[in-house]
Amino acid sequence: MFDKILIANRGEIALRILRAAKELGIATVAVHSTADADAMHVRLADESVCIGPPAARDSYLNIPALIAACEITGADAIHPGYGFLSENARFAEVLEHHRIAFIGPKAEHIRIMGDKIEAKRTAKRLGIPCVPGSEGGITDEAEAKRVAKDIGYPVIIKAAAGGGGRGMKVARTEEDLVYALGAAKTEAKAAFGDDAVYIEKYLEKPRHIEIQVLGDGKGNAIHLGERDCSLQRRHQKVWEEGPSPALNVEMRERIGGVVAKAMQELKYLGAGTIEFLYEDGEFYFIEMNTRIQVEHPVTEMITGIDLVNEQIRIAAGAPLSMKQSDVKIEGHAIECRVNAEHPATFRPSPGTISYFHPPGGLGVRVDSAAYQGYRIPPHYDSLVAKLIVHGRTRNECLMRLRRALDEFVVDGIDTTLPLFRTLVRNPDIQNGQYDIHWLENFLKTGG
Ligand SMILES: Nc1ncc2cc(-c3cccc4ccccc34)c(N3CC[C@@H](N)C3)nc2n1
Repeated sequence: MFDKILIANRGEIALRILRAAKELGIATVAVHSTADADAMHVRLADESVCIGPPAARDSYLNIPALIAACEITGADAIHPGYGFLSENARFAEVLEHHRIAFIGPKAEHIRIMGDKIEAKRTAKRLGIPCVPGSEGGITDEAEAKRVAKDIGYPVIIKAAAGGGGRGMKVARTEEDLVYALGAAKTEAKAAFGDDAVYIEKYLEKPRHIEIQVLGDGKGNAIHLGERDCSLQRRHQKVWEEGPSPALNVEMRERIGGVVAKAMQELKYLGAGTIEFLYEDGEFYFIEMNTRIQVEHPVTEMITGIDLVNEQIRIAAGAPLSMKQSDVKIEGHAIECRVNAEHPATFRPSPGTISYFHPPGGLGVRVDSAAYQGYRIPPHYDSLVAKLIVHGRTRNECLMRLRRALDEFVVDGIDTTLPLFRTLVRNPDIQNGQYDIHWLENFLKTGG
C-alpha cells in the first residue's frame, strides 16, 4: 500500500480523494495554485505545495512541477482526479519512469479510449454494441457519402480526438454532409490539432446512460450498474441519477454483463465508465472514460462501494474488494451539480460565499470544498457543490431532494440551486420521462 498520495487536483474532488486516503491511513499531499491557497483540502492535507500561478497550464497541468512536488515530499503515488491530467496517457507514462504510481488505468488503455475511433474499434472487438457508422476515420467526401448512404440520414460527424460533445456536426442531407465534413475537420484541427473524424447514424432522442466498471488489471472486472446522465446543457451534465428510470433489472444485467466481460478481456485496471446512448430498448456505445467521474457518488450511494478507495487499492496491486454477485443496487440516488452560475443565463458568478448552509439528514450527501467566507476563483470550473440524495425508492429520493434543495443556503454568489428546485417539481422529471434534449428544450421555453 502507498505511504503518501499527492492529490493532483483541486476543489471537491481533491477533498474526496483526501478522505479516501485518510480512511486508508495514507498520508496526503495537497498541491495548489496561488489562487487556491485557501482551499479546504490544502488545510486538511498533511502537507501542501504551491505548484504555480492560477492558470491550469502553469499549475495543475504542470507535469514537472507535480513530479518535483512528489520528490520534495516523498509521495509515492499521484491521484489525478478528473479533468486536468486524469486522461493524459503521457502523464501516466512519465510517472512510471519516475517510479511514482499513477492511481488510474494503464497508459495504453487511456490512450486507446482517448482516440474515439480506436475506442469504438476496441469496443466492437470486445462485443460491446456500437452506433452503426464508419469502420474507422473518414478520409474524403466520397467515402463520407457512401457511408451516410449505407447507414441512412441523419448522420453525425465526430472528431476522433474530441469527446464530450466537442467537434460534432449533424447532417440530414447529402449537401449538409459536405459542409458538415469540412466544418468538423476544420474545428477538430483547430481544437485538437488532429482533423481525424468518423461518422455515425444520428440518434434523434436517446438517453445518455453510462455503466461504472472496476477492474484489477489481471482479468477480473465487474460492473456497478448505471447512471442516467441525460439531463445536460451544452454537454455539461446537470442532474445524474441511478438506477436509470428507463431500465429494468433484465436490461441492466444484460448490458452490465456485456461490459464486465469486455473489461475482463481487456484486463482493464481501475475505475472506468462506458458511455452509451440508449434508444428504443437498444444500447449504443459512444465513448469510454478512463477516470473517476464527477457523478461517481450516485453509484456509491446505491451500491455502498467507495470507488476512490477501490481506485487506490487497485493501483497498489490489491484485488477487487468484491465479486459481481456481491454488488447490490439498493434504492435510488440523484446528484445535482450546484454551480456558481446564474440559474437562467448560466453566466459564471465567482465571488465570496457570505453564508453557506449545506443540507443534512438521512440519505443527504454534499460533496463540496466550499465554506462560509470562501472566495470562488474565476480561473477554474464553476462547481460549488454536488448534492447527492439517496432514497429507498425514486419517489422517496425526489421528496428528500426537494427538501434538501429548499434547505441549501448559499449567499453572496448566484448558483443554479433555483433551477434544481424547479426541476425536482417538474412532472416529466418526476416521471423520469426525459431524453438528452429535454433540458435544453425546457430552458428554451423559459425554464
Ligand atoms: N450517434 C450519435 N447520435 C446522437 C448523439 C447525441 C449526442 C449528444 C448531443 C447533445 C447532447 C448530448 C447529451 C448527452 C449525450 C449525448 C448528447 C452525442 N454526444 C454528445 C457528447 C458525446 N458524449 C456524444 N453523440 C451522439 N451520437
